[in-house]
Amino acid sequence: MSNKILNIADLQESASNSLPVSVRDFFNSGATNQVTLHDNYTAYGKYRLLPRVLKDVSKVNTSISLFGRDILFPLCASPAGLQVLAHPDGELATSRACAKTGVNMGVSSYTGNPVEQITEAGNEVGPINHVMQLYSMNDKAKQERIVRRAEAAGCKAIFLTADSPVLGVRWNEWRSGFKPPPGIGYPMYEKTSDEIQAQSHDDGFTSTNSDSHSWATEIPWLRSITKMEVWIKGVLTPEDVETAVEYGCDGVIISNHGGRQLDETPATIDALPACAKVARGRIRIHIDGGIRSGADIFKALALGAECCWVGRPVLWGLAHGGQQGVELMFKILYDDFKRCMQLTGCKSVSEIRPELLAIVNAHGPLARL
Ligand SMILES: Cc1cc2nc3c(=O)[nH]c(=O)nc-3n(C[C@H](O)[C@H](O)[C@H](O)COP(=O)(O)O)c2cc1C
Ligand SMILES: CC(C)CC(=O)C(=O)O
Repeated sequence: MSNKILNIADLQESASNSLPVSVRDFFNSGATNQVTLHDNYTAYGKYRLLPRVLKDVSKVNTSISLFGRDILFPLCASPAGLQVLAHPDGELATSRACAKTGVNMGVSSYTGNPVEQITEAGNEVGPINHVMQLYSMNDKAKQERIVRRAEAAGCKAIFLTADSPVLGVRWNEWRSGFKPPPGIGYPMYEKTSDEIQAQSHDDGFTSTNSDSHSWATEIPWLRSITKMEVWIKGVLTPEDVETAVEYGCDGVIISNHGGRQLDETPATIDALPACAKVARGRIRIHIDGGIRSGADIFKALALGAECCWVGRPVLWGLAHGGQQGVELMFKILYDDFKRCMQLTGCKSVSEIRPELLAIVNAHGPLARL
């Protein structure tokens, strides 16, 4: 592996150069006009850091506790499907890299490897917790089998992805006729390669997953079939945070699916403050979308997130160098986050507060939060 990979943009470039164009575009693109994809990154730029100086930062504790165990720092791997397109080891490599790093992993229901093998691969390397991502499905018996397999494999939570009753408008996938190459199945959906090849990617999603889902049909049912925590992935408004509290959910992930679903939704960092405000400690708030630096993680925590997740950086790490590439991605972000804590004068994650941020004001001085 090149030693010139110093940041996530370097990793993106290396990965993008090595992937077939249709896979590169499937990974990197967003929906429609790419507005939200772009906003997710750039919205972080409106905040500035206000360091406190002359602090002893010789010993910095970057860890947080998640699912009953300390993780190295507040960043985990978002569930992203089809990781075998980035590297033959796919999700197995991601699981090993997360375990080696000391962070947790989300397993997509569109994984190319079964959840049992993914958790086992990680557990062989070190302590790790997994969560199972789930879509609402038409075939409830099959959906239940995914939940039960995930629980038996040791997953700690279900991340019910709520932003995808249908797939977003993905012109790149439609133009390229994107679908996984023959030989790849969806073992959690119990779908063979032949079945996948017989349909377009979009039709495959629509015919399997449910656009008639609701809070009332999904949440009590999930609660009745599993003891795992139930989180909602894809929340962007305080109203939906409140509903998640009413339904007794354990957490929400403020997410717009990396800009891949409804375009022109707000950047997640812009949606976060109002969501964190209504949560008031009643429900856990995590975030993903556009996080590419230690400062981004710092800003998300200062604005009320407990933990961040990254999707594409995992895929770029995999494409760059399999397990080692994902480890490199986490190392870059860990080193960057730790330095950001030191340079802002924070000895522990609990010291990361809104007072350490200011907002850029085009018409005058920086505004304090
Ligand atoms: C190629 C790809 C596949 C994805 N697959 C899933 C999926 O199967 N389920 C899901 O809930 N989210 C999926 N996501 C969304 C991620 O979980 C996450 O929300 C998003 O990637 C975060 O944004 P980021 O890529 O800017 O970090 C996928 C994202 C990408 C890029
Ligand atoms: C395999 C896909 C349906 C996964 C997904 O959710 C996405 O592409 O955003």
